[in-house]
Amino acid sequence: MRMKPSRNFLLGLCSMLALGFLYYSSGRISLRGWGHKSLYDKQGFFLKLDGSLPLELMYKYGNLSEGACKPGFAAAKMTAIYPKFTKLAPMFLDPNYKRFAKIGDYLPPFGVKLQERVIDVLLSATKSYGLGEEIDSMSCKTCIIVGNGGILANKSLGQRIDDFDVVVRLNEAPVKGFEKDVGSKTTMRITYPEGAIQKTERYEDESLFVLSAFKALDLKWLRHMVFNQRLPSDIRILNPYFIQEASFKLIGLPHNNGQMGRGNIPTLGAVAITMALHNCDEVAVAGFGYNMSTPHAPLHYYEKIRMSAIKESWTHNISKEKEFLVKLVKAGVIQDWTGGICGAGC
Ligand SMILES: CC(=O)N[C@H]1[C@H]([C@H](O)[C@H](O)CO)O[C@](OP(=O)(O)OC[C@H]2O[C@@H](n3ccc(N)nc3=O)[C@H](O)[C@@H]2O)(C(=O)O)C[C@@H]1O
Ligand SMILES: CO[C@@H]1[C@H](O)[C@@H](O)[C@H](O[C@H]2[C@H](O)[C@@H](NC(C)=O)[C@H](OCc3ccccc3)O[C@@H]2CO)O[C@@H]1CO
Repeated sequence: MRMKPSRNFLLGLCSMLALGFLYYSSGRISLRGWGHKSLYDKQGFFLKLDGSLPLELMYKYGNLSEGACKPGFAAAKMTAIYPKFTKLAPMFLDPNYKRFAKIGDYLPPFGVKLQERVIDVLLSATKSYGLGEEIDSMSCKTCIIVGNGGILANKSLGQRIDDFDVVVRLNEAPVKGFEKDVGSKTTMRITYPEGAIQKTERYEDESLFVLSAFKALDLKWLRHMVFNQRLPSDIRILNPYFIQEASFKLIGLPHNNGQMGRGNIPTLGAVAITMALHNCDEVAVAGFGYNMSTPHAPLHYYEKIRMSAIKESWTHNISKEKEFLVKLVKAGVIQDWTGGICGAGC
């Protein structure tokens, strides 16, 4: 005679199976433990990076003539190596900024929380919120982020830099007297109070002043400067989402409860590159690279401070940031015109 399993036995078996399933899917037993290797690193970047184009992009861009701007190229390449990437993130704050939910719950530098009043005042004093009609209407735009690194000196890249539709400069990096190496066009200059050009007359004509607010005080400073006409008339506020995304997602710096802390601030250059990935069709960089093996080399192209000075900076994590930039260069998401990001080894 066949014995029927008891009801209790079946119930026990089912609950064990259910518990086992929950345990497994909660990630406590990871596939890795069973001999499966993840294809992605901790940040979510594909581990195997090379410059080759995914097949669908080869078809998309195959017929374009050499050197022509490739619409959507940077975002498509970025998505190929970092599937979590979603392109939509406006460059600057505009009167609809409260609808961009990602920045509402974070204090500066990662968001706008508690800064809404000063931001509203600043935005009502600004009449436009883009790059200007000509550039905004382009169906494909190329951007170059000019970092301040000494590696820019004596490479005569000025003309090639000026060929980009959008030239982004940072902090007080000068153009006058350095045109041969850094070009003469400045579409925008992104900065914060301590890094900004101090004399109004030194700002380039036709260039947008863009504040990247790292502290609540930075926005108050901007309000003061705007209302006392101490800045060029055309100003913008960079979307703080780029600081948040660069820090927590792309570089993988400590979240620290969403507050600024030791080593969780990306450099301004990394923030600008993040902005460009969302807003430019093609992205190049020049003047990037902190090379610790040459401590006596000049840190900047325009002054004599040495590379070793960067060791004093405790807000940034230069080595983790480099890992992020190397991924972008290796995969061909961005082009590095001075080669300082990979140095000898990419
Ligand atoms: C001492 C100190 O705090 N230096 C910081 C300075 C300083 O605050 C300003 O120059 C104003 O004086 O600012 C920074 O950067 P800084 O203004 O030097 O440079 C702008 C961006 O260029 C990239 N860079 C620079 C030099 C170099 N050898 N390699 C590079 O890759 C970086 O991406 C950098 O962001 C900043 O704002 O990020 C970062 C620097 O750490
Ligand atoms: C893009 O970063 C800029 C620069 O490269 C950094 O060195 C600098 O870091 C300073 C940081 O902005 C200060 N933060 C605040 C809130 O004032 C920090 O002050 C100490 C501190 C740290 C953590 C929490 C509260 C206060 O000092 C840093 C070094 O000078 O920031 C620049 C952009 O502001």
